[in-house]
Amino acid sequence: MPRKLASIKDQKKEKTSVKDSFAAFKYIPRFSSEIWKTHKTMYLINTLARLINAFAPIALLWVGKLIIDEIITQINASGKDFSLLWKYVALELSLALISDLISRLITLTDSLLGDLYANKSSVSIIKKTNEIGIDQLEDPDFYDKLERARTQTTSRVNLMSNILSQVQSVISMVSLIAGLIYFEPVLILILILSIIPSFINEIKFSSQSYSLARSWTSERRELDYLRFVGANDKTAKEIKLFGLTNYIADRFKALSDEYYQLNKKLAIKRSTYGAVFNLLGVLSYYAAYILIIYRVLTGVITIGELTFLSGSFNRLRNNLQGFFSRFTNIAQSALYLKDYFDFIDLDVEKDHSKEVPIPSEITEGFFIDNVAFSYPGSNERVLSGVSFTLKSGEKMAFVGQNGAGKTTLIKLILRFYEPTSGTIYLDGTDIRKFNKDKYQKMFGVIFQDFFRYEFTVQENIAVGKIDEIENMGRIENAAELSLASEVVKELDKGYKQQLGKRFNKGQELSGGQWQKIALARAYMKDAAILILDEPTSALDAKAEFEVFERFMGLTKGKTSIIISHRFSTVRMADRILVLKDGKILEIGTHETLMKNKNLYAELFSLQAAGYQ
Ligand SMILES: Nc1ncnc2c1ncn2[C@@H]1O[C@H](COP(=O)(O)OP(=O)(O)OP(=O)(O)O)[C@@H](O)[C@H]1O
Repeated sequence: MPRKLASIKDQKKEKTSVKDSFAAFKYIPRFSSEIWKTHKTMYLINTLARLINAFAPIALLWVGKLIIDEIITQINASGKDFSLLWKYVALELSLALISDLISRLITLTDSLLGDLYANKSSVSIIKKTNEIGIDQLEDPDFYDKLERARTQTTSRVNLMSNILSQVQSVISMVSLIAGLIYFEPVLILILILSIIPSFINEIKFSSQSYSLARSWTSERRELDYLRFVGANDKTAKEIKLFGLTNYIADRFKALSDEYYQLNKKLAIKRSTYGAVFNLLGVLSYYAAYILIIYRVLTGVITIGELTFLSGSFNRLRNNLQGFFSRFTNIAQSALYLKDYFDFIDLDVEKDHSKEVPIPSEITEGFFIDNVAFSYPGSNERVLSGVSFTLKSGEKMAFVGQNGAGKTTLIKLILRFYEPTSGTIYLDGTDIRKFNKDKYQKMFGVIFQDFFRYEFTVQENIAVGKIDEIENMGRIENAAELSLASEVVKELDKGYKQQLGKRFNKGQELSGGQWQKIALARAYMKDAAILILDEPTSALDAKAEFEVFERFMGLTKGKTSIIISHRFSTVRMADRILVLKDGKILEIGTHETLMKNKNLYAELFSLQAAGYQ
């Protein structure tokens, strides 16, 4: 039986009430103003067209009434004159044609505005995601918010056209109601009585279905993830070899079935109640119809007026039904809108440290003073009592077993996280006092889990300094230093070669080739401090040696940190810091550490023996 994620299943399910649906309406003005800003002319055309078309139903019905009354007059007249009748017919035809054209204009502007708005909101989401700190990005609650903001783009586009249609429908209805009131006010009462129960029903169920969808955000993310793991080129090798297909499929099925069952229950209840209330609507129409027929038979109204009234009543009923169902749709989408604005308004950690300017040149270097660190939401000390200096121009290597805390220490130096206690100084200034963006710009960093952008080689290298994307000289130079130039030589389209298999004509690279490309990013920037976190793990021995030779030459006089498990590389560093369980075990030159005969000497000898 597939296992479920305990953390997800244990989460409390939030309930969303009808009150929440109504409260979410307050986001609509902001939403409308965003659409207005997306394309003002198109928005104006759309609104104007809807305004005109709002009067089409009553106008058509009225001309219809005139035609029928005129036919009856002419049937009974002794001297026939059809000229007025044909004028009415021509008028109705023109109205129908114009209204059809305007409807098309509405649909067109709806879809164009919708596309523009969807693009704009996707860009806002991308930008917002990047304003958010790394610590928040690793938080599952954040991912839930992101998921809801991201996946509801279509719903927001529908919401836009629903809101505009709603305004149009209200105007139409007012005009139809005016007609009904003029001839037969009691019809309005029948109409309202028949439609209210189904409206309440819709509101109730739509907030329940939103509530269900919302409370299942984490599970839907899990489903998405399982779908990804089960069906993509990156995992295919392992899935096949380990025979994981059934495991993944069963796990997906178990979770999706659970959601299906809950949803099914709700959908059945919703449509059963809906059917009953709709019956009420049909019965009310016939009650109204009988009343109108009775009025004709008693000579109170004409046959033309009968068609006008029954047509108006029917239209109004449909319009009201549309109005109410759009209303519930809007209420539901407004809740998603709330998610979107909640995400866009997420508090971004404010940087109050703009006062101290970044040093133009590093003179003293870093001083890490008694730093301890636990990841947010965890009590486990990943680092404790870490104190050392990294002098300006020094090349230091961090060494230690898996999980010792090497990458974490780098994340603290880069200010992705703040130490739980202790301070990091650069040239005597607490690094928290620098503007974070400017501070981070001083570093050229390649992480072990660097990203393989399925872009061209040129773009993949230029991401190290994207402003220089057109500077081929700089890109080629960076590629030369990282040995990526050797990879480029083999590619049909050189620097213009699309990488990865996702897109047409893409070329996949080997792990080491990707690493050479990624390494070039570090050289794109003339960074004051270079950090390479296991940058050569996938390189062959010869390539690694060459890469480091170049690195040492290039970074002469530059402050740099290298993390590596290969001691042939590590020994080239000026000093080596050995971490064990988050603490500094030893620090010094290769020679000193070898003399210490501690962990470094042991690991070095172990590796050296392996090569003998
Ligand atoms: N984002 C995170 N949230 C919580 N714990 C984390 C996170 N990243 C790492 N850890 C934990 O912190 C500890 C140190 O991890 P770190 O990545 O710094 O080790 P490392 O020395 O770089 O290891 P390796 O040689 O395997 O790359 C590990 O126990 C790991 O489980």
